[in-house]
Amino acid sequence: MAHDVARSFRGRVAVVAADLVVPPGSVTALVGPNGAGKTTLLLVLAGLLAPDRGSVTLDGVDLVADPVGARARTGWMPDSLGSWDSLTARELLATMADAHRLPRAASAARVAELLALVHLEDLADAPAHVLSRGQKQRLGLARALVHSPAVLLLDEPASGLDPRSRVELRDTLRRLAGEGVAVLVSSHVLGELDELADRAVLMNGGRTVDVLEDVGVGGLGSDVPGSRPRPWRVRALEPAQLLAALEGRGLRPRPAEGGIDVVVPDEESAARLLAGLVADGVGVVSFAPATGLLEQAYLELDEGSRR
Ligand SMILES: Nc1ncnc2c1ncn2[C@@H]1O[C@H](COP(=O)(O)OP(=O)(O)OP(=O)(O)O)[C@@H](O)[C@H]1O
Repeated sequence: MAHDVARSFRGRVAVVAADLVVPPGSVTALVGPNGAGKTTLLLVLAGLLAPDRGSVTLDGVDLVADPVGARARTGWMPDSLGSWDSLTARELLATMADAHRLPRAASAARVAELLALVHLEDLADAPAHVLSRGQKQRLGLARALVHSPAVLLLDEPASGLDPRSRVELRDTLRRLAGEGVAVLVSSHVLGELDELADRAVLMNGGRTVDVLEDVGVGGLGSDVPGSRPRPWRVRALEPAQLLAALEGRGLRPRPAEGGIDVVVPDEESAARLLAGLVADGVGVVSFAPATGLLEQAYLELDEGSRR
């Protein structure tokens, strides 16, 4: 979808080398610390910011060669609705439908369908400025979907949403992916990405630095339980004894809130470690994964970028 994309702002590098593929039928998460270049890359993909270098293809259409065709295939949900406040939700969606040249008859039905999808029927005829932040986010999603795009780009879509709306957003995006849409979503809410994304592209310092494949719906790695290294948090009656036992096994324990963290390659190793600690007489009182895998990958990125 994007190859070797770069973009600077008056000499300030925002994206320096971004390569990204978002397969149709999948939800790909774009993850990285503040300032990593996620929004800039999304704006380039959405055709709203010209790259200094590189190529972008959306649903098989080259963005430079055919910008109109590429944009017609792409839905864009920015992190805020923007200055559409004087229109009602219904008018805003109808305006978008006109912009995408939907026939009048189809347009009214599509608008009604989208208002139902994002549960804004009751507020459909109120000016958008009376909507709460979460309601505006939902309207932003509806706006991105007006023309049934093959590619959907979302910048921090869950921000401002209450827990129920987040679950609905997740279900909607999963359903769209199930229908074959290529979904790319940036977010800091890593716990939710775990449940939403099939794969994750990690971004740091303007570069796409890693791709985690097959992260699985319903929890990162749920398709391949425990097959990745991750930190486990161990708590024992006598922390000094635990620390010595972990170091004695050649591990690199790190004191953490409520216990000691140690990175273990997979769940089998974790089970062996627990059995070994108990056999050694360490009074283990809790032993569990310390963070989600995506969160762990993110924290490693962030740590790297601060060094
Ligand atoms: N219009 C602009 N003018 C100047 N610098 C910009 C502009 N847009 C982005 N930048 C800079 O480019 C870098 C990447 O910004 P970007 O917003 O793409 O990051 P991000 O990963 O989306 O961050 P966040 O998670 O905080 O939203 C930052 O250093 C930012 O200051």
